[in-house]
Amino acid sequence: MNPRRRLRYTLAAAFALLVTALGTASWLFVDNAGRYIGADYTAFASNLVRGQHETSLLRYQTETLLAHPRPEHREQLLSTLAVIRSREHTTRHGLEQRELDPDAYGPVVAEFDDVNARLPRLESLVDRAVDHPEVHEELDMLAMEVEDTLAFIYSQLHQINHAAAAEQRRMTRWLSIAVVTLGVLVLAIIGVLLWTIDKVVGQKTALERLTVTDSLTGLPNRRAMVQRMEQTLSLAQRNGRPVSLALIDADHFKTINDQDGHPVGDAVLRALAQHLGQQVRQTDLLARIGGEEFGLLMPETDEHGAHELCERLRDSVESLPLPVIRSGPTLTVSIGVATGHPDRGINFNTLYLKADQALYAAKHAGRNRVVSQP
Ligand SMILES: Nc1nc2c(ncn2[C@@H]2O[C@H](COP(=O)(O)OP(=O)(O)OP(=O)(O)O)[C@@H](O)[C@H]2O)c(=O)[nH]1
Repeated sequence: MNPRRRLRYTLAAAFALLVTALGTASWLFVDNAGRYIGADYTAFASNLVRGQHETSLLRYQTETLLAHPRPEHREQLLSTLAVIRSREHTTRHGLEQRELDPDAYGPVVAEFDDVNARLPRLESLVDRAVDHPEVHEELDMLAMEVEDTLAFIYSQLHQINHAAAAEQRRMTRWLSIAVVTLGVLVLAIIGVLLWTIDKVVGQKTALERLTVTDSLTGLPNRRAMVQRMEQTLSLAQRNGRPVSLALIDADHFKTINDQDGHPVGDAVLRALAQHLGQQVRQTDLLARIGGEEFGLLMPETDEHGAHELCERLRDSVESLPLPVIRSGPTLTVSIGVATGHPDRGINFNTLYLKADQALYAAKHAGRNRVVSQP
């Protein structure tokens, strides 16, 4: 897999992971936020309902005690009064905890002070009600006043609690929308960033490719061949196998340019590059190293093998149909070959120099031939 594709897959995987993580987090938030806040207000509402129930109990147990002034009825009523006291405490605490607006509930809660002021007298009347029927009328009146006040308090608090819960739900909805929008924004930004990184890396890779590619023929250029040569030579040193280098030069190319024009010369170079590329092995490296000169690097190839391959190339170029050339019957190439052996020490400069000398010899001997240097 090429590095760009690997990076692209890595970025795509990271992006998918981010999308999943943010999506899950947003979903969990939206799902839970409303539920938790709702549960808080529900708990307080149930406290208020219990307060209302105790208020009704106060009326009922007062009537029972007045109708049947027995000790067990007195005890029941006294215990309800104790619960009413503690409920008042719990309710005040609940209001403070939920940070409700004191302006809204303050006047209502002030009524609790009124109830508190009356409770000691009410308890004392209840205490005496079994043995002293003369207190019944006062007890009845006072219990009714306390009950009315408590009923008013709890009904008002219910309304305040309900309004606050509705407000809280509205806020939660907005908050959820804000979080989801933020998540989408973050994802969009990350997406754009990843896309930009991918583009930049793509351009960098294309640029790197350009620096090692010949623009006319699309073959690797001289720089690419030098890089590959170094790797090939060190590999040859390690595995003890020979390596050959051929320099392939078009004959009388100037004539083609002069007679048919530069564009035709370009077309011939492209056709020659394509043809040579089709003839060489996968493991060989064919590069355009100069104007009308090509280099062929042949790893693990001795003199004999290299000469044979180059002879085949020369022969095939001679019979290559090139209808674009009007200046001469055919295009031919001269080839200089040099082979390096690890036991004799291989070095790029000497190998190149030998191949160049062989090419010179081929040209000198009349062109359209292969000359090898051991
Ligand atoms: N069309 C075209 N011509 C090129 C290119 N690069 C180099 N040339 C030409 O190739 C020709 C090379 O000429 P010479 O070095 O005299 O070599 P030659 O004419 O092939 O002669 P021998 O190599 O001695 O057989 C010159 O005319 C260059 O202008 C190119 O990219 N396109």
